Amino acid sequence: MANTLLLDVKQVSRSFGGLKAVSDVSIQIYQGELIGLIGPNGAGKTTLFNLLTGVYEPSEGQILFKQESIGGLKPYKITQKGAARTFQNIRLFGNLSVLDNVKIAYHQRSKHSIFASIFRLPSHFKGEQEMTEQGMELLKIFRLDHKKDELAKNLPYGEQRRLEIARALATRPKLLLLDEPAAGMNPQETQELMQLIRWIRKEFDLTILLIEHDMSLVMNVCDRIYVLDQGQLIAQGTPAEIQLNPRVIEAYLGQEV
Ligand SMILES: Nc1ncnc2c1ncn2[C@@H]1O[C@H](COP(=O)(O)OP(=O)(O)OP(=O)(O)O)[C@@H](O)[C@H]1O
Repeated sequence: MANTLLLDVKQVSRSFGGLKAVSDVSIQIYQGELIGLIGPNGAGKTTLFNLLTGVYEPSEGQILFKQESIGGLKPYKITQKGAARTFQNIRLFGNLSVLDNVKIAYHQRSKHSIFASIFRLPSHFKGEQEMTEQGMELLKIFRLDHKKDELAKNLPYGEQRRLEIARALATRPKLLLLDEPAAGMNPQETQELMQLIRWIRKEFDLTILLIEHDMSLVMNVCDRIYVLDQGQLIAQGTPAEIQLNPRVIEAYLGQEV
């Protein structure tokens, strides 16, 4: 299992004006791995996520997902191909219910026809019912089922973060990209989130790439870690190797590793 290359980022760069936010970065992620992406503020982590999910097009280099080039494809195309993400700044539909937030994600990937929806054909209702059932299953996993009718914006912060992950999972990804999933959580919530991430990885047969500033989370859950600094990849290795890497320590000097 660990030998199938799922994501192959080949010498990818992205410039904004004169600034190389991501510079000649190569990353290989194998199926089933849980990989951390760390680096000081402004290192280029979110830009790399944006390149992987079609928000930006690479200026140079190639991104292969399941051996297919995805660099520059529209975000919804990349979602359909099996890569889903969460955002550093939560992006839920605040005025929709918790359940509808998840159901919308099913719509994104479902092939069930707009024609059937408009004319309210039986297949439309069957599709709706299925989405409700599957959505509730996901909400149960994330312990949000009892809040299904609440507006997303009224959930406490930690629950909004969990709902974002549930919504990403509803698109049935192979690759899940999590941008600071523990941001703003207290230590207990972070601990629970760690266990949940480990569990969904197994249960949904996921490969996960995770940006996170909480080093205890990164060091505890990740198989391997990539470190960016000023757009460049400065280190990669196991958590133990990364913690001892002089270049990483230098990049974080003055910050807690
Ligand atoms: N759309 C853009 N236009 C211009 N500059 C950008 C844009 N997006 C990112 N940058 C710049 O690229 C660099 C990398 O930013 P990025 O947000 O990817 O870093 P990061 O590692 O995610 O940082 P943080 O940990 O603070 O979120 C920064 O200098 C940022 O200002």
